[in-house]
Amino acid sequence: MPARLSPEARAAALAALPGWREVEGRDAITRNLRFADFGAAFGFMAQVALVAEKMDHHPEWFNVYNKVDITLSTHDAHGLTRLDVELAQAIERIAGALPQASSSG
Ligand SMILES: C[C@H](O)[C@H](O)[C@H]1CNC2=NC(N)=NC(=O)C2=N1
Repeated sequence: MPARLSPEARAAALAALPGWREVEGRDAITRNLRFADFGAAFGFMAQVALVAEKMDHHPEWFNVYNKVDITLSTHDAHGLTRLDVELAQAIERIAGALPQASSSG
């Protein structure tokens, strides 16, 4: 299991991940996404699920219709590790390929 990120590594990672922010009171990062409709949201989730399974690193997420709220943290390390950054980067690649994906605050 990778080590938790240092404050410097965490700041650098977040600076390179616009739209992601730290969760208050927890060592985790989060992003809220909005899609055109449920089909687009679920298609996005299916693509992320394949990457997550390959990485053996899984998101915490919540979906209602076209909204997907994602939180990333490494449970085994009780905090943020490079795996969360790598999964967030993969999520950005997948969402970026969907023209209707946008931040929903
Ligand atoms: C046994 C299995 O490798 C572990 O439980 C993996 C699965 N997916 C995981 N996902 C996340 N987010 N954190 C983990 O610590 C984690 N551990």
